[in-house]
Amino acid sequence: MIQCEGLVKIYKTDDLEVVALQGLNLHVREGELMAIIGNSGSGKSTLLNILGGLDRPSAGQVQVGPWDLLKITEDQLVQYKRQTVGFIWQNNARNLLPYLSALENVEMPMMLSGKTDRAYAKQLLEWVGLKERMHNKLHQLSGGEQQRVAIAISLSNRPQMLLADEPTGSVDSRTADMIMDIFRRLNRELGLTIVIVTHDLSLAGKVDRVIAIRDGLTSTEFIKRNPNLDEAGDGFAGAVSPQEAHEVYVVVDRAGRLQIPKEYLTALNIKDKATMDFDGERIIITPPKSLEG
Ligand SMILES: Nc1ncnc2c1ncn2[C@@H]1O[C@H](COP(=O)(O)OP(=O)(O)OP(=O)(O)O)[C@@H](O)[C@H]1O
Repeated sequence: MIQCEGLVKIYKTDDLEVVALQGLNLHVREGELMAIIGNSGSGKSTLLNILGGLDRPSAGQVQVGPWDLLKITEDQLVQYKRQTVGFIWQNNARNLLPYLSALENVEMPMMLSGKTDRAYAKQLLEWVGLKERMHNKLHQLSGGEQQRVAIAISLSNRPQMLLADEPTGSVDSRTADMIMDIFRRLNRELGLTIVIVTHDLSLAGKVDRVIAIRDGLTSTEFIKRNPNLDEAGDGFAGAVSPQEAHEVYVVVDRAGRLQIPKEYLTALNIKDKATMDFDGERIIITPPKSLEG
């Protein structure tokens, strides 16, 4: 569904260039439920905005389904945003209209693309557990309920892929669990591809695969040890870290490059050079012998 190769994003301001993504590789299969984690400033939102067609990449390759997001025209981009992706933000005020009811909010994007389908709008609100509240105005709903309306809205044009930027960032843990359950159901029952960006490690423990981004590059990958164990009550749905729930891999790109965690480098006092040895089974990285104290 998503193929990024050597993706680069440079933000240029008057006298400054910020390289937010520096040759990032990412592959997401159709129907996958996965998360991207990383510290503040690592490039997560930049990546999601590019995948959502809200921002243009500077270089590299990025393909989503049949769309090449580097070559896509402005007209095609409008179509892409309407038909292929659904977007959920932490701050859902961006896509909610407070003076309309939940149902009218879900119908709004349908109206804009000329295909209002009230029955489907109601079904979406039922899926997110708001059947009884669909005629309430937005201001009569709690923050968590509004976030669930935002999920229904993101699905109103039947996208193939859902992109969620810190979807549980401003709700309590009970609502966060509910939102993750909704995502899992949508993923399983509709086969929707879902990419969640978060810095919340416990949330990352509830998806099949987690990719860690560091300094604009994919650095580590966590793959769930047993994909069937994803229901509440089995230990995975609790506050487990991705390290406990997943196998951890370091990402090696096509050119053989990998990122070494900063704490390892600090512990060994490795700065800009290291020695690498191969003993037939393992690759061993040590500080350069001539520089050792
Ligand atoms: N519009 C912009 N203009 C200039 N620099 C930007 C712009 N947007 C992001 N950046 C810079 O790009 C880098 C990556 O930012 P990004 O928002 O993608 O990180 P993030 O991982 O999503 O962080 P957070 O978790 O805090 O949202 C940061 O150094 C940021 O300052």
